[in-house]
Amino acid sequence: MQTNDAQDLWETLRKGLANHLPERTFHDWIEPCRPLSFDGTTLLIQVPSPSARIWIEQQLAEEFHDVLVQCDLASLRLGFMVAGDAKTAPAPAKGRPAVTAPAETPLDSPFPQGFQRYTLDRFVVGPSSQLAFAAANAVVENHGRSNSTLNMNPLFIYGGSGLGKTHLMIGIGKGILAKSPGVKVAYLKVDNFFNELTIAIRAKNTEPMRKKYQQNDLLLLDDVQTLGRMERTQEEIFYILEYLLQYGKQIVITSDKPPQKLEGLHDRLITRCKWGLTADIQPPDFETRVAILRKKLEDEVFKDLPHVPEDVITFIAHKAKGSVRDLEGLLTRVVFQSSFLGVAPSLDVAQQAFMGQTGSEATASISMEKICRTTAETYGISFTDLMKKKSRHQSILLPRQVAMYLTRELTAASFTEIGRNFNDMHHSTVMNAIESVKNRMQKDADFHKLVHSLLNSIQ
Ligand SMILES: Nc1ncnc2c1ncn2[C@@H]1O[C@H](COP(=O)(O)OP(=O)(O)OP(=O)(O)O)[C@@H](O)[C@H]1O
Repeated sequence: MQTNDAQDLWETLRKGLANHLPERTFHDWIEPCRPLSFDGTTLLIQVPSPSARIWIEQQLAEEFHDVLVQCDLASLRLGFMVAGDAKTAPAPAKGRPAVTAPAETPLDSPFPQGFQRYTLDRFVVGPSSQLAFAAANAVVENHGRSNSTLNMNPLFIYGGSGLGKTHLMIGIGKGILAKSPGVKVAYLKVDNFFNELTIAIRAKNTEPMRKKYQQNDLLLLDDVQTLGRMERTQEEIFYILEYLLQYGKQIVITSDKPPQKLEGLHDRLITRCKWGLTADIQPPDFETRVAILRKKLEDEVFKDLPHVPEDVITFIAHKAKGSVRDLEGLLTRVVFQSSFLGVAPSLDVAQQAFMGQTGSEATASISMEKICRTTAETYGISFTDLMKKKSRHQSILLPRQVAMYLTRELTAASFTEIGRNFNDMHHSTVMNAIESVKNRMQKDADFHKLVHSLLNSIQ
């Protein structure tokens, strides 16, 4: 294919990422990337260094996926190549592959390509995830059997953010597809469904979309907690679930809360969610965290990097006690930092990564609360009004928009997470708020100065 294709695709992706990522993340990681080639399937992107490749592949996979879906490029595969290797590649050399191999994901795979590692055999099971893991395996095992005694439809998995719900869900999909390759599977994130539906509603044509999802044998519905305020989306999802359940098709749902605690959901939808089996996942204990880190280090991207010693693994497992995403994030930072500094991973490097001596780590430790309190103080309003008051008055609206912008700049929080923090605001409202701050900053020098001084004072 022509270089132009690669450039056009990259331009589309770049624009999407610019809207989706915090400005600083975009500037640090995306700006230095260059499109290399497009072979009709894979867009090959050059990254400036091995450490950048680690970061992009490990920390930004979900963001790339969301943008691909939003840009209607869900089937596009991405490969990342380190700058110096460009003369000898694209064919991966023996030993360390210079290009991310998307080979594990077949072209017509229903799963996002960033989720290659999400298989049941790569899920490390501990006491806190035993039930959910057993249920996931049982769903795979019993799929297609008519004589199953236990009703596991839908399987509803809930638990805090980053604890492995999506991993298990995709693992179920892959397990069922491995057993019965002809099965039709759809993976659906509620936010993406909302966007797709909005376009369909604008075109006054929602029927094809409903049909598209009703024809599946397995529906994986991710993050239903965001459904609360989406009246029309709820309605569409209800009809799809109802139809699939009626025809005995398997549904797997994930959420950060159990069905009965899902706010804003219609009773009939809650009832459907509770119909089958509900299983929770809690944060892993220390031994499981160590096992997860060891498993993670088996990933392709870590294979030819210097060995991470046992004391470093133990250190990370002690420090990152909450979500597995944070645990993996700290490991990535340690490996990234070692690679960046050209030294082997050690306790010193781990300590540095943890203490936040790099820009990205320092920002990660800033809490949303601190950002919001400082913003409220600067604007002379109360913290509670900033967070909760349902007011469209400029005196509340503007500081709130600024706080959202700062949160996006200074933390790794997604639009959805930011919205949750502000009285469960919808992610599209958050996106608009941030956009409006950016626009105003461009036009109004004083406002630009104020936001920047806030940014500096919080860091
Ligand atoms: N028990 C586990 N074993 C191995 N990897 C895990 C485990 N739990 C989580 N992970 C990894 O942690 C990361 C986050 O997991 P995942 O995206 O599934 O979380 P989640 O619960 O769906 O989060 P969210 O609610 O924010 O969407 C993934 O890289 C996943 O592979």
